[in-house]
Amino acid sequence: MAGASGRVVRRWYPHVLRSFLQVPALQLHVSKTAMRASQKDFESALSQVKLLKDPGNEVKLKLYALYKQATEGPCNTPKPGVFDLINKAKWDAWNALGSLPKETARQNYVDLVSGLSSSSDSSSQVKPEADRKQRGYETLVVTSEDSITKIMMNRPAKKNAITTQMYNEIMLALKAASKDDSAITVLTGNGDYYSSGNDLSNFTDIPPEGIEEKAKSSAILLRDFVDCFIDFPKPLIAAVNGPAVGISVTILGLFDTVYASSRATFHTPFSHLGQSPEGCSSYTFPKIMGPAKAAEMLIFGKKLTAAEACAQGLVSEVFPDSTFQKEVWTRLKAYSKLPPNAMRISKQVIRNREKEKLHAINAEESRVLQERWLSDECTNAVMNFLTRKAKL
Ligand SMILES: CCCC/C=C/CC(=O)SCCNC(=O)CCNC(=O)[C@H](O)C(C)(C)COP(=O)(O)OP(=O)(O)OC[C@H]1O[C@@H](n2cnc3c(N)ncnc32)[C@H](O)[C@@H]1OP(=O)(O)O
Repeated sequence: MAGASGRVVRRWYPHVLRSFLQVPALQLHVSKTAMRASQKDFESALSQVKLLKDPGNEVKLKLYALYKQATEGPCNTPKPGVFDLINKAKWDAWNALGSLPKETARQNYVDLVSGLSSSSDSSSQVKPEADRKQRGYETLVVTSEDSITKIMMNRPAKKNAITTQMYNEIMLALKAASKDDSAITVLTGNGDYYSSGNDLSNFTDIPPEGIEEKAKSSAILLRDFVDCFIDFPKPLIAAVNGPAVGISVTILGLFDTVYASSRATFHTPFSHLGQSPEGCSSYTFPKIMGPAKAAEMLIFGKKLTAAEACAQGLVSEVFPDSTFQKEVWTRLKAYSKLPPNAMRISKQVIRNREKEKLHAINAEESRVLQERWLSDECTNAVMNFLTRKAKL
């Protein structure tokens, strides 16, 4: 491992970049030996690349960020412009590493490559990503493999903020997953965030009928969206890869299992935004963590670390960020081999008696929010964010 110095990593770098910039059909692989390898060995690893599995943009971004941190230290370049999406995603990934020491970054890089390599080695018949990826989604990447349907929110440059289109696509993806032959379904995020919650620019798209109509249609969308989670019939797992905000946190109470990276945080700043709780959190959070802890989150907007969220029962288990993907997917692959009907039925037994109540709570929360969205408190908070005067 010590041999995997910056020198070797640098040889890797153009390859990672090319892959990230989506050279057609390019798929990524570095074997353990390539990390210590000569140029010749590395080139032979490169020739194996087309046979192996693409790790996905999230991993490629992580490799990029760790490489930069390991060789140059903390992010030291100006933030790219709004429209420079790829460079901005890369800058965000690097910047998110903060002051991580070069040595640690190098070690994390080596561990990540080693994990990728062993998971590639253990799957001899990997379908190209293009085959696994379901078409028709613009804000998500949806894949089905190993009896797992993975729904990945895919607006990393916007911290996976949930637009109206993304709400609709998540509902479509959940409906499809409820009928496909997968045993379990996983929701996760691409990039450094799990999700920053509702895209606040949703509020700017006012129809000719006026703001009341906008609030009404948003309340219907919210209710339909949350209903899909209440009714989802298979085990539903959240792989919280980074910070989570707003509705991406509240709906976690409707998941069966929540795995979090040690980098994840859980933030429901509803009062700050002049809003009120949704996602059935007004019921699930007090039930999960007790009313006093729930009030700190839902009324006062206290942000929890992953460890705190785990201690309070919102999160099932926390994994070190450097091994999060590897450990979570290994675990989920094992779970996905369990008898699917038994898992569905167990979920029904656990959840069904609450369903009616949850639908009623969802309806009530949506009704209250419809009013909040018309309040001055909410309008001012959204305007302050959109005009860059405020951030969480
Ligand atoms: C219809 C159903 C409605 C259901 C209602 C749900 C309620 C909620 O979900 S409330 C939670 C709403 N979310 C927020 O208030 C988060 C707002 N975002 C932030 O405070 C910050 O962006 C951040 C703390 C999440 C991240 O800060 P950081 O400095 O690291 O990154 P930024 O440069 O701010 O973000 C990058 C890029 O992404 C845009 N963005 C991030 N989050 C949102 C969002 N929620 N809505 C719209 N846009 C968002 C941000 O503006 C940046 O865009 P530019 O690169 O174009 O500047």
